[in-house]
Formats: sequence, C-alpha cells, structure tokens
Amino acid sequence: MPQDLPFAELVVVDLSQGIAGPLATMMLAQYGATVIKVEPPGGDWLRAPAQVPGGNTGVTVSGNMGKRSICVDLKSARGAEILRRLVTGASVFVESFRPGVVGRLGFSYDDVTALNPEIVYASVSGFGQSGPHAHRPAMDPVLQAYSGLMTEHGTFLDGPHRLITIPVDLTAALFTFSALSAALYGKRVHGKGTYLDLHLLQAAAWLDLHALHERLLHDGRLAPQPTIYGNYRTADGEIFLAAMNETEWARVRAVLGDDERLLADRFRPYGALRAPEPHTGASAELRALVAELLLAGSTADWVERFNAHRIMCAPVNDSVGFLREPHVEQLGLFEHLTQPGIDRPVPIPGLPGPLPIRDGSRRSVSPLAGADTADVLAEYGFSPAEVDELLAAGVVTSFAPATATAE
Ligand SMILES: CC(C)(COP(=O)(O)OP(=O)(O)OC[C@H]1O[C@@H](n2cnc3c(N)ncnc32)[C@H](O)[C@@H]1OP(=O)(O)O)[C@@H](O)C(=O)NCCC(=O)NCCSC(=O)C(=O)O
Repeated sequence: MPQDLPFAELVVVDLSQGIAGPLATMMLAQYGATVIKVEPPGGDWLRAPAQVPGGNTGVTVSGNMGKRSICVDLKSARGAEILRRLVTGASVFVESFRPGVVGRLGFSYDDVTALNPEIVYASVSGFGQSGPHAHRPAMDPVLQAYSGLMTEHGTFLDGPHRLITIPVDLTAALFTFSALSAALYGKRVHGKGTYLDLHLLQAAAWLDLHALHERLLHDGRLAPQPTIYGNYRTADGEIFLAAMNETEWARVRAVLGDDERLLADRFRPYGALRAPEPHTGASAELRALVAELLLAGSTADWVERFNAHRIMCAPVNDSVGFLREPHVEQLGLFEHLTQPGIDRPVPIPGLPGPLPIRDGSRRSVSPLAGADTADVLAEYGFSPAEVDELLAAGVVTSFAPATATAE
C-alpha cells in the first residue's frame, strides 16, 4: 500500500460478510488500511452465487477490493487462536453476524478488548444489538419492507416497490465507514478505542426521512410536485423533465415551440396547478399535452435543447447506458478492473479522496476466498509446517491465489 494514504498504518480484522460491513472495510482499504478479511471455511455467504467455490461476483468484487482474505474455522480451538493473534495487533475489528453469534465464537467486544484494550470495534446488524428484533437475520430488502421504504417507493405505482439498488446496504456501509473514521480520529484525540453499534435499521430510517417528514407535515399525504415534473416518452426513449416554477415553465414552453395550447387560461398560473399525483383535471391535461409534444423528438435532442435553456432534465438510462454516457467516460468515473475468477473487466467507480485505483494494483484486486491464508499465517508467526498442518486439518482453507501483489 502507498504510505501516503491516510489509513496506511491501520490493520483491520474484518469478519463482516454480505454487503454493508464489507463495503465499509473496502473503503478503509482504499484509504490505505491493511484489511484482513476472515471468512468461514467455505467463504463469505455472498460468494455462493459465484461460478467457482470461494469465487467472485460483482458484489464480492466491490465489497473486497484491496483486502487480503483468510478462511478460518473459528469454531475450532486452533482457528480461534489464529484470530486472537490477528486481533492482538489490529486497530479495528468489524463483524456483521446476527447479534450473539460473535460472542459465541469468543470475540465479543469484551473478549476482544481483553486482548487489545484500545481497539475500535464495530458490529453491523440488521436491527441493532438490543430490542425485541435484535436477533433477526436481515438484509437490504427486509429493511426496505420494514421501514416503509418499499411503500414510499411504490407510492405512485401499483403498490410497494423494492429498489434493487440496495440503498439500505450502501447507506449502512457509508455510516459504518464514517463512524469508524470518526472513532479513529477520536482515538487520536483521547487515546481510547470504542464500540460502535451500526445497523441497517438506522440507514433505512435516514433513507425514509424525506417521505416521513412529507407525510407528517402534510397530514399523511406526500407534498404535491410541480405539474410537469416527471418522466415522458420521446421518439426513441424516455426523459425526466422538471419545471419548478413559472419562469422555468415559460422556458419549457419556448423549447416546446410555444405551442399555443399550452397558454390556455386553465393552465395558469402554473403554480396553482400543483396537485398530488396521480394528476387530475387541468394538471393531467397539461401533462398529456407536454407528453404529446415530446413524442416528436429524440431524447438526446430534447436534453440538448432543454439544457440550453437551463431546464433540469436527463435521459432515463439504465446502468449500462449511464456507464456509456460520453460525459461519464470522459471523466473516467469508472475503472475497469481485472479480477480473479471473473472473465471480463469489472467497472468500479472511484471514491472521493484516495489515489485512483490502478488495474492490477493491490488495491484493485478482490481476492478469492482464502487467497492469502498461507501468507497471512506466516506473517503472524506460523511456521510452514504448522500452516500445512492447519490446511490439512481443515482449520484453514485456501482457494486460488490472488493475481496481483504490487501497488
Ligand atoms: C447476513 C446474515 C443474514 C447471515 O445469516 P446466517 O447465515 O445465519 O449467518 P451468521 O452470520 O449469523 O452466522 C451463521 C453461523 O456461521 C458461523 N460462522 C461464521 N463465521 C464463521 C467462521 N469463520 N468459522 C466458523 N463458523 C463461523 C457463526 O458462528 C454462526 O453459527 P451459529 O452461532 O452456530 O449459528 C446475518 O449474518 C445477519 O443478519 N447479519 C447482520 C446484518 C447484515 O450485515 N446483513 C447483510 C447485509 S448486506 C446483504 O447482503 C444484502 O442486503 O443483500
């Protein structure tokens, strides 16, 4: 790892699995930390959809870039001894099991601080470490359902709608990364480690907040959007278009060719048309007129013309369309990274702050499960004979080695 990255001196023992915990520790690795991912003998439970055991998928690539991986059976006495050695030299410990699991493995906060009193320790769970649902297993869609997000996302559709973009996991990961960063800063200031109880529930609560406030401050209804605000078909696709006020509406009309039907008295003033979706009456009529006019041109043309008049709009892309947008390509938003176990480059967006991720560098590679088992054991004082014996006994396992070692 380059020494000028801010977390270069940190060693992180990462027992987290799935997405939320791993993405947070991946970010620590991108900022320079040495992150040792400790996986069960068969690998992280999210590796299962990979084509080879212990292999990579899109999710494991984004979650584990820059980490080292060691597979250890922590239910065996010798496996637990390996983790004790790792923990003793670490600055950060992260786990994301169901509450109670890590204690049964012998690595609760109390257990770990007995070995390393100043460690920063984070638990990531679905529903938090206490309360009636603490024990429940959970992942993103469970919290989308429980928190109201599914209902809010589906408000104008046929019913509750699940976003497949895992917003709860991503938010929980960012919260975990920021809480760990703050705790590490705090440790510099007052010299003490800390325990962090992070959960998907809290991430979902923040994602819910806008809708929650809208409902509570508008007697249970969502606040009305301006009439034109929304998606429209074009000759070859779909566009999102917004006219937030009378001035912007005048500019939209100009782009639409000042069609005189748009000037009818019943459509004035524009602000008075605001109605909760679905639109009815004059609001619905005006939207239908705009929809008819937009069908006459291509998405790219409309986007150019509206933007020339400072009107907010965008083509409605899918994620691949976004990746291939000339603007996105020109900014170099995505790196295309070669990964073990995947037969084509995987696009990964850069993060704000750390050095760019260079393909083939240590920080770019997501190891297969246990790729670094033998190396890590050697670094922590196990002799080659002991490593062979631990492998033979199934206390540790190792899949194919990682392909890159240089930064
Ligand atoms: C992700 C889970 C649903 C997976 O549930 P489970 O399959 O039941 O796994 P658990 O992690 O709880 O642990 C199961 C058992 O594995 C054992 N275990 C775990 N690691 C080891 C190792 N290294 N060696 C030996 N045994 C091990 C552990 O002790 C438990 O045993 P016993 O004690 O004997 O049972 C849960 O861990 C969970 O709710 N985590 C908190 C929230 C979270 O992070 N969810 C994923 C978000 S991201 C995501 O993936 C998404 O949203 O999509």
